[in-house]
Amino acid sequence: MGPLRQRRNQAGKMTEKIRLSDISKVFKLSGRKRKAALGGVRLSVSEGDFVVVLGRSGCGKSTLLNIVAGMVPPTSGEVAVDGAAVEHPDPSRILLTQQPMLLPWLTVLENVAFGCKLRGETDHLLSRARRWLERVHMAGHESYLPGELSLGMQQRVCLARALMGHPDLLLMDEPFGALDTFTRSRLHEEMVRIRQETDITVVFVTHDLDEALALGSRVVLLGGEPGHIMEEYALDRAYPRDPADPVLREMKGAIMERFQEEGL
Ligand SMILES: Nc1ncnc2c1ncn2[C@@H]1O[C@H](COP(=O)(O)OP(=O)(O)OP(=O)(O)O)[C@@H](O)[C@H]1O
Repeated sequence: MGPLRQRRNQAGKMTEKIRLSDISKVFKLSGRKRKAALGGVRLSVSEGDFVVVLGRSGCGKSTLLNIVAGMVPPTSGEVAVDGAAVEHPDPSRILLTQQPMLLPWLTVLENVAFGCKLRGETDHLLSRARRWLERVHMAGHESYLPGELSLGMQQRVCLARALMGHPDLLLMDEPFGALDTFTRSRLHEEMVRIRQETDITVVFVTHDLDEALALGSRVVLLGGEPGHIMEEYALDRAYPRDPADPVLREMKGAIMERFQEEGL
């Protein structure tokens, strides 16, 4: 597999894509109750990184992604993408949520082509959409309506639509949770390939340690109350990754131990 395509500036340093500075998020609940979901989150993500945020259910992973996407404002702290403060959603930052969101009256092919059509990027529109459907292993379903597909299939159509727009930042919230093991592992391979062919930066949320080790160039553990970054691991291993690789096995053991220490 080819080299990682992280961009460097003239001084040879990685270009920073995302900076989270002391992010906290407190939700107001019913009555006078409050829920502190995140506290003191600091993270710097380089361009071309594939950062996996790993943590137990409810530790604040989705909240963190929503903040980076500009869907939810932090209670305090700052989030910047490409050096500019994030204040609202932007088409250059695509958020893929756990719940696939497709237009129910359009076919699969039309859904994939929809964003590019709206932006007037109509050259070879349908053949490009077909190609992306092939890459997410959905060829043959072009004329289906979303309601005729399983959740996992709808999720793959959402991924094709996202990639068709060539986003430079992809925020993925447990996107492959509804998929069977075989489809999931094929999509892992495809994600790795896409990342190597482009300069895309990915922040990928999961609670599956094996998925984190298969995909991440960095694994970030989120935990505690309120949620904060407890540990970061650099994962400089070639793709495709072999789960029997002694380095990965050692890291898996270390991460599990860290989770147990913290009672996560
Ligand atoms: N809109 C909201 N209003 C109130 N509380 C919320 C809201 N969104 C999230 N929370 C709370 O914030 C905490 C973190 O939620 P979040 O969805 O970010 O966790 P998560 O790690 O993504 O969980 P999961 O893995 O189960 O999806 C939870 O305790 C949740 O109940």
